[in-house]
Amino acid sequence: MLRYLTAGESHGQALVGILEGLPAGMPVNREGIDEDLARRQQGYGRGGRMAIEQDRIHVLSGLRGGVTLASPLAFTIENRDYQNWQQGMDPFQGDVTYRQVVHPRPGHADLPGALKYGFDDMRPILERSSARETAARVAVGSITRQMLQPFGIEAACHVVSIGSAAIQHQPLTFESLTGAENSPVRCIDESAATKMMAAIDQAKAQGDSLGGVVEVRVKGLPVGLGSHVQWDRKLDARLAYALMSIQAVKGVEIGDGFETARRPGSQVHDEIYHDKDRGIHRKTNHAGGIEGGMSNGEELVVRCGVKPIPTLMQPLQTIDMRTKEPFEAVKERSDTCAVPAAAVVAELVTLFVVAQAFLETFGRDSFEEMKRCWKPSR
Ligand SMILES: Cc1cc2nc3c(=O)[nH]c(=O)nc-3n(C[C@H](O)[C@H](O)[C@H](O)COP(=O)(O)O)c2cc1C
Ligand SMILES: C=C(O[C@@H]1CC(C(=O)O)=C[C@@H](OP(=O)(O)O)[C@H]1O)C(=O)O
Repeated sequence: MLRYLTAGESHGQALVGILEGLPAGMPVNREGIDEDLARRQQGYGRGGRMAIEQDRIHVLSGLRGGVTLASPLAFTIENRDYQNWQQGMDPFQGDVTYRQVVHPRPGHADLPGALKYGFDDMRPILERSSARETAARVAVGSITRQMLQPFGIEAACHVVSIGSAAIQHQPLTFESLTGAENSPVRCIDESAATKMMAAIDQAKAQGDSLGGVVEVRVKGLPVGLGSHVQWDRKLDARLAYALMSIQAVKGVEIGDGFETARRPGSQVHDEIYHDKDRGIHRKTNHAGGIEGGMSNGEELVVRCGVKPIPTLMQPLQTIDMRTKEPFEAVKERSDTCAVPAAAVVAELVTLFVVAQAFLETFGRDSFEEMKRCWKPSR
């Protein structure tokens, strides 16, 4: 089984990941992983932290000469900001009274975390709940991207909306997303991108924050990833679980998602055709590539609703955890909008789930054998 764990505090020494279950003999290219790490760091609306970090993977085990050994692949990603935080974050010498947080931010993990774990100071909660952790998940997903590439499976992402600024509704395909890579907000529609950036500027000037909707598309999926036979094997359910675990994601849709509930069946279900050139195919893809918890051979389309950043420079009302008196929520250095970064995270999290399901159906102990035995049922 392909699985991973991450560790690491946002301002600790490093993020840590252990990825286990890759086939033996699979080439892994460091530059490819670093490219995905850099993509996650980009995006209009980020705060000062991204100017400090330069995320790079440092592999500790599981590879020799750039090839997997089938053993767990362990890695770190350095937190350069640790240099500025060592006084408070050193594992043994750290001063636990350093930069205490006693005014919980509505919308962050601060308050429930503090009550659950019995802290008055919410610094330990903030450190681990921070989306800094998503860098490790991007590294994991990027390695799985390299596993899936030889089988013709590719993923891309883009930003559909930020606040009320949205792309014009149009039928999209994997190919139409290429322009997103060069956009500061990862948006394929230039006029919408301009409006998104203006909305971010306005939110920033008002001490506010913005969320949005991101979309991931995966092409080249074989039929039959996931299964209808058990609840926890359904590909759509597994994607929803994984994507919902991304910090600030509050909704996940597959295909037309919530919109299908408003339309009659004749406008929702994708009719089935066959011809010699294309084999079995559809002319529409409202289902987003999954029926009955299984990939159906069409493009996978998933969308995530990302809520606005909880840290506001014009803070919301809260309490002081020690006195319970009313107070303004803590103002930490923060992003104004992290939707473009969340799109990249969603892309790589999606690829991990796809890779897990792919190995269940097409996996072998060695990568060479996997490629030899690969026979997609289309
Ligand atoms: C890429 C990314 C960057 C984020 N940056 C911030 C930030 O700078 N400040 C902040 O308060 N929240 C930020 N968040 C959101 C919080 O991490 C998130 O809201 C918090 O962990 C609570 O979890 P929940 O929103 O899933 O309930 C970010 C989220 C993502 C995906
Ligand atoms: C560090 C990252 O995102 C961080 C996520 C985050 C949060 O509360 O989630 C808060 C901010 O951290 P800081 O207070 O250090 O500026 C973001 O910068 C990152 O994405 O790599």
